[in-house]
Amino acid sequence: MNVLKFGGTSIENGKRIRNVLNIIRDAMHDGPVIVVVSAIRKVTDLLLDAALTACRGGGDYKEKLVDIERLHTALVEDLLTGEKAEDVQRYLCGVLSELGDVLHGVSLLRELSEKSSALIMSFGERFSAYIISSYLSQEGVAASYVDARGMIVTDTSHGDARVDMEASALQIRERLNNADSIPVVTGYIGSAPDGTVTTLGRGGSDYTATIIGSVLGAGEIQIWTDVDGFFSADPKRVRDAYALPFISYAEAMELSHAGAKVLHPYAVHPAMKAGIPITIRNSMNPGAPGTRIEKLSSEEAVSARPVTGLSSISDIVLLNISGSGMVGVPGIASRLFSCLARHMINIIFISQASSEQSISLAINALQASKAQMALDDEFAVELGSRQIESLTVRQDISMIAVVGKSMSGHPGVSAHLFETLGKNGINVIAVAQGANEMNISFVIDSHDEDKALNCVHESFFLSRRKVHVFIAGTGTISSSLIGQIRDHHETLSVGKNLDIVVCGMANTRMMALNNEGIDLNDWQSALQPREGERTIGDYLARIRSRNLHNTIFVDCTASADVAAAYPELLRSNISVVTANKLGMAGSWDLYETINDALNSSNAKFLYETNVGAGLPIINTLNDLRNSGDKILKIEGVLSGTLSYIFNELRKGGAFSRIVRQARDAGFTEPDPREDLSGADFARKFLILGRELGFRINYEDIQCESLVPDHLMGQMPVEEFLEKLACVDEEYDDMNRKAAAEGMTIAYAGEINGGKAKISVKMLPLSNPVAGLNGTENMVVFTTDRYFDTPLVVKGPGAGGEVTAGGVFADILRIASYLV
Ligand SMILES: NC(=O)C1=CN([C@@H]2O[C@H](COP(=O)(O)OP(=O)(O)OC[C@H]3O[C@@H](n4cnc5c(N)ncnc54)[C@H](O)[C@@H]3O)[C@@H](O)[C@H]2O)C=CC1
Ligand SMILES: N[C@@H](CC=O)C(=O)O
Ligand code: NA
Repeated sequence: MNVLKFGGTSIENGKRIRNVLNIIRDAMHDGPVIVVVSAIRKVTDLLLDAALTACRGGGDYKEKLVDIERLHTALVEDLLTGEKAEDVQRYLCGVLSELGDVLHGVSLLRELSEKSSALIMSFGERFSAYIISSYLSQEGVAASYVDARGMIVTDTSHGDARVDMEASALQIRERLNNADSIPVVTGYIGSAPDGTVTTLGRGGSDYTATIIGSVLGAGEIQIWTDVDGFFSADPKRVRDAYALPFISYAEAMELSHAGAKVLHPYAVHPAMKAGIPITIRNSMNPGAPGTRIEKLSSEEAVSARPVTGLSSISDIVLLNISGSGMVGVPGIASRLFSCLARHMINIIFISQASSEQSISLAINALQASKAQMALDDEFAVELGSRQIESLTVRQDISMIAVVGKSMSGHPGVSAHLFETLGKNGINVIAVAQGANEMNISFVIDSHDEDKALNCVHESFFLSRRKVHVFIAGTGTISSSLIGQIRDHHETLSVGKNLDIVVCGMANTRMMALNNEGIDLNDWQSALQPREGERTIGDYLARIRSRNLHNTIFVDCTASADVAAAYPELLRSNISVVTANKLGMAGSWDLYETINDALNSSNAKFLYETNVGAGLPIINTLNDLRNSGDKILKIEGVLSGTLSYIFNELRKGGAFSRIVRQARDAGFTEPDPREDLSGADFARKFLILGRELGFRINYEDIQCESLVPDHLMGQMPVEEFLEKLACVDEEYDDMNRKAAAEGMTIAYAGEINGGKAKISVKMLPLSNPVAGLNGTENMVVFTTDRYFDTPLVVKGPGAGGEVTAGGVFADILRIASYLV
């Protein structure tokens, strides 16, 4: 025999009830069937609403009553014909008038006790079970209506009653053993020994099903619902959550107690005691295997991942009672718990540190003020004498439970959990782990709940690890970067289980945002004109409000405003990768603020492409310094544009035309005067000088400008490039003269003892700089270890692809730290 329980959504309308008939027919092939049903979807809420409306007095509740009547009558009309239809209509009529009488009574008294509330709520299951049993019979499946008030015996806590298993078992056996038709039982309801109606708490029909199944020794208890099974996390919050094929009773119990709404928390216990498997099935997708909840062999448990699933409870508050006077005083905890129990306040979470100075408890937010008042009263004396210093309630709190049978005896699980939360800047307020080691619960601000669920879900390999990338700038470097991420996405996904999700892009006019990822094959069309403020502040506010885990901001602009936002980003625990030099080469103040923010945050900040584009220059310098080498001198060429110009001049050609070529190829800064004036090169030296530990500013770098004075200023780039032809002859002469002397001209510089100088130089052709090609940069490190033969890093130092490659590598470095 199997018990099949159908939830409210599975019987929501005629079509779904016909579908239920098919499921029942199929199940009948495997032996006798007992059906348990919830109320039709929305009916319980309507009943509650009617009760509350009635309690305010007057006749407004009658409208709700009409809604309830309509909803059921429509079902009868859809499903039943002839005598059956008439019979059910008669039943409905009678029972609805009984319900009307009760509501009338409530409205007269303006009083809604738990007892009358339970009675009112019981009508939902009575309607649905009656309609469904009649429909089954009409379709040739012999069925009979069974009112559980005659079977499930409970105590007198009417709204959330405890079941008397022994008394109920007797009744269940008597009523259901050897039934010659399929019993269709009302879920959720029972009755107290005095005959009053009780309910088993919201979602209690699951419990009815497992009680009946366990008493009668069912082969299986099937919970038919509207999802594919017990998920690894709430799929509404964690998009990648999936239906677990099987979990142990204990895990299901922990997860449903901690908020997983798929199964009533009490429902597992009877099945577990009787050793009967519970399966969670989707009535809308009966082909899906669902989740099997059963006793797992220790082998299965060991081979499984340490974490099976997560769940969370949002609407809670944290009560904290603390005081040095509590230390070593027996009885405080006992009084605390007894007081809450007396006031029927359920404790969801408990944590006390061994110093005994404070106890934290999480309870339902609705009970917060009741708890506060009760405890203020209970501990009035201790509060007065300051033995207890404070009794506080912290609002807007969520509890997350990380559950897994295999966590027990598996070291490192909690370390990994808290590391993941820490890297994402999620503050853990309190923690509890029971000695069964299969549930670690922690309390955080509600604001971080989704973020925590998602990063923890990924970090325990329950889904692919994601990094959320927001890009500023959509020019040369960004375009190459987006192409590289798109082309390499699959390899990273398969090879490294890493999903780089580009969730945002913005330039000064357009913006695209999508938490699930912008389509990188067509990102240009995703960009929409920016609404509201077109500032970096607005973009950042949108990024922050998304509060996604593993977020990296990528700056591919040349904007000082964007660079000025790094400290704020880092403080919000958002990592930054930047190709923009205006942060690390900005004012000393900004430089220090960035470093301070970095030190106080768990976020990362990488800027390798600030110097020599993708070439490993900053990393090399830091490796040398961190490993104890002393850097004596840095020389070389650090402008891709200027390198390109002089390398091309050597071959012959007009200066201004070559500058234009460099710009068209994407080597120059957005404004090529930044390159020609030496400013861009100077910034790179400034960054290297600061990396070396010198407190220097831009003004400290001596640098020769190649821009004629009269062409500096606000002139548009195009006009500047046209007017630049005025220097063509001068460079042509200079170049010819140098060649005649077996020399070449180049733009190079050196940093020596905190002093940096960059200028046009005449160099012999034998000088390595004379051998550079294209945009090649060259950096020569003379150090204690690399003294006789200096260390040289050389290669293309500008251009979309190489720079984007460097930015991408920095993103991946941060990703490997984060995930
Ligand atoms: N081109 C190269 O070879 C290299 C460039 N870089 C750096 O990369 C950065 C970008 O260079 P490119 O892509 O060549 O420049 P680009 O001019 O092609 O692109 C700059 C982008 O930034 C956007 N932008 C400017 N201000 C903004 C703001 N406040 N908010 C949002 N977007 C803004 C622009 O609309 C444009 O889309 C620069 O800082 C440059 O120094 C670094 C290494 C090499
Ligand atoms: N415009 C820069 C690009 C790299 O930083 C250069 O020419 O070097
Ligand atoms: Na670099």
